[in-house]
Amino acid sequence: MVTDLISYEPATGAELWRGKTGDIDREVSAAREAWPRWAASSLSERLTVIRAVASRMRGETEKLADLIARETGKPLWEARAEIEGVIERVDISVKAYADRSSQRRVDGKPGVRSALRHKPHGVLAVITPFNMPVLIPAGHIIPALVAGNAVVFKPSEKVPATSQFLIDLFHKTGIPPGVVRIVQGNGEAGRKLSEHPGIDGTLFTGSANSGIQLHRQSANRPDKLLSLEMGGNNPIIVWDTKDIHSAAVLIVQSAFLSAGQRCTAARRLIVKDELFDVVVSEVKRLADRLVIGDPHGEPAPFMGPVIDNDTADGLTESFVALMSHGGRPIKHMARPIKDRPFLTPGIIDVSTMIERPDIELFGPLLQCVRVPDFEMAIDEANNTRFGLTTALIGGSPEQYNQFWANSRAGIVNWNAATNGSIGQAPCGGVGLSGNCRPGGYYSADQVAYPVVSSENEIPKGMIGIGLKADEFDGTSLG
Ligand SMILES: NC(=O)C1=CN([C@@H]2O[C@H](COP(=O)(O)OP(=O)(O)OC[C@H]3O[C@@H](n4cnc5c(N)ncnc54)[C@H](O)[C@@H]3O)[C@@H](O)[C@H]2O)C=CC1
Ligand SMILES: O=C(O)CCC(=O)N[C@@H](CCC(=O)O)C(=O)O
Repeated sequence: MVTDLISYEPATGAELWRGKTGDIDREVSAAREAWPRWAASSLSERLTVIRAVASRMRGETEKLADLIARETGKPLWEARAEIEGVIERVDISVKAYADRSSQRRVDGKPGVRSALRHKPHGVLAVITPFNMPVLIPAGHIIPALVAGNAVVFKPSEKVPATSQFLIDLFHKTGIPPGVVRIVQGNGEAGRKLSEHPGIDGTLFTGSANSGIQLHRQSANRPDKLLSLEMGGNNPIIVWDTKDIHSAAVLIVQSAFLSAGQRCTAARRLIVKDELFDVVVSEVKRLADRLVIGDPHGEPAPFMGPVIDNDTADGLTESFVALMSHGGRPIKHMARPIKDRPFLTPGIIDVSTMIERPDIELFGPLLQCVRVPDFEMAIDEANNTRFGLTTALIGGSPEQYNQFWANSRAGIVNWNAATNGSIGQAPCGGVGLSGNCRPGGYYSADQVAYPVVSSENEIPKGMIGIGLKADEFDGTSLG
């Protein structure tokens, strides 16, 4: 059923976009019709139009950055950085395809010639979250197109304007309209799209809750690709270090960049007992100074609002719930503007809480835990069902080796923030963070499947299995 969809600017509450939800059957059949021709086109033909996406996007950076900032509330500088990430993603996807999916000869037994090639899956659903409304969709769509798939894109219902802009831009660069379709709608639309018989697989990024639902929904279709990139409850450990200020800068960046709305954001700060007070008070001092404001404001804010009022309400309620279960507030999470979803970062000491909830609180909320020894720090870091990213600040090279070996996460950093992953590398996690189908550079692996072919110009079989030699022109056994 087609209904209205509206998006509002979080910073001002103004209506930004109004349109209709999509017709899934119509969009899937358009993609199915366009796919065979796209798949049969040469790689260089496909790359010509895909590369044009990068140059067109560069030309439209300011317009698009303004739209992203309005629709998500993230500062303009961050919106521009996200667009730069998309532009880079084109070259990265081309290289990744060449490295991981190119055609090559497989040397087998003497006299046997085999070739390894990769085929696109067909028509893929791409279902994405609100927080990076161009980079995350492009991170799925571009590799999928390079490999020869068609795509039906179901963006987050919270960012329809930016998503429509992105798809219009793809079409303007010469990607055939049928090859990339968009269906606006909510989670139910995502469900219907992924279950549609005309869809060969789903590339999903979003919360663990939605990922689990998708997994259940697809239980009777093991033949369909399901790539899940989900959230995290990411730890950051501070161990022996003399540079408390630099440690605190990394913690603030990890926890509060994008108002904490990154899958890779640090949610749990784990600190050696003796350093706890000094580290936490420096983190608080820096957090007190962060500029929080309108995404277009001057001076540029460090962070804008969270995505909407319901999200802000949920986060302040979670802060209160942590307090009522024994958490000791270090910096209260506040709503400086009534009725708008700006939040000041919340910091809370949860060391004495008996049961700490292992959930992703997707906003600027940092929970701190003090621990007596390094083994307990690692145990505490791993004390989660998620496993996306983790970082150690300080410690010796031996301790980093131990941390690396014993950490259960897809991104393990030393003296670096938990966020800001590198596009040239895989980005993904284990546990409830993903089903080991990472994005980033490894997206190439999700969008094509390997096909091996033994190829001879004349029929070649085996002899010596009861057949006379003159009946077969083939290699002999052994
Ligand atoms: N691992 C990663 O690389 C990343 C993960 N995320 C995660 O995304 C979340 C934040 O984004 P949100 O938009 O709030 O996520 P969300 O899970 O609410 O929505 C994501 C997408 O899934 C759709 N959806 C919801 N239920 C569905 C269902 N049953 N079947 C099919 N589609 C469904 C939504 O409409 C939306 O398009 C956080 O949990 C964050 O950690 C965000 C960015 C990157
Ligand atoms: O590879 C991608 O598609 C995204 C890479 C990226 O920028 N990751 C971000 C977090 C993504 C998020 O939370 O949405 C990062 O590492 O900070």
